[in-house]
Amino acid sequence: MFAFLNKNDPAETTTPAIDPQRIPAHVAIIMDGNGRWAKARHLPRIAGHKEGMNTVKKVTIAASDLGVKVLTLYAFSTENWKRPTDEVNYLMQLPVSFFDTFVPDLVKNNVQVQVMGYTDKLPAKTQKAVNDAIADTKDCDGMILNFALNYGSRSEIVSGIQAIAAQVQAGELAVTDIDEATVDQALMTAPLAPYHDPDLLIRTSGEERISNFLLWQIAYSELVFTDVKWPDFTATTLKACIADYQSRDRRFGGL
Ligand SMILES: Cc1cc(N2CCCCCC2)n2ncc(-c3ccc(F)cc3)c2n1
Repeated sequence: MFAFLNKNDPAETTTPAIDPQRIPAHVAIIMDGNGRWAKARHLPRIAGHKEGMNTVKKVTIAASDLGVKVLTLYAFSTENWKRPTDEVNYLMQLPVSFFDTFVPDLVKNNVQVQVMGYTDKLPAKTQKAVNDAIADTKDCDGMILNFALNYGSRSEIVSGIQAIAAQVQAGELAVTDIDEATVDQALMTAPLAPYHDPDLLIRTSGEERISNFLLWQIAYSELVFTDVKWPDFTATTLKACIADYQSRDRRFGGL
């Protein structure tokens, strides 16, 4: 169920063979290791975040070219507000920088931007950049680039339960009619249907935790952990993760 790709793995030093007919429709990535990447180079943490944003651009195009239908990237969690103020301020301007430089490339590659999270709590400039990019790419019908921004899975689930309870209270839904599809439709990933659940979840930098990310949605996801730090993650690393995914025998709970 779990796999750990390390930098000594031959698969990561050569371009792995992958079956273009079995590309995971939805790939989600916990982009970890940016601070450690910077520390190893005696650079400030924000240098790791800046390089990490460049990796977002490269991996977005690589995933689109491979035929991935949805790429979900965990950019900022509800817990990240606890970081030092200067780091949070820097992180909050990254979506602005990203779109200032990358929207033409997104449109050229027919990539549609979506964002999930409590975006109303973000600084006004960040919200504007996000809303402008969503508007600028709304007619793109290729890969969906879905950023999780000020997102937390447990909060998402609580918000979904509140919405379902409100429907029952309003007489719009019977308790006995609540099923898994009801929950799917109440979560922030609903707009990604029919690809709301990740087929493959990747976490970089050697950590083997889920960290409050897509807890409901990853029920049957394949999990791949690589010790490659996000700033060092490349199209070849992505292909190695997908090759590992393709080597699995997914049973969805069956025999
Ligand atoms: C907060 C944050 C941090 C952030 N990092 C770079 C990637 C590594 C993880 C942490 C730092 N990146 N990279 C891209 C975005 C982004 C988010 C939303 C959006 F609509 C467009 C771009 C981003 N946002």
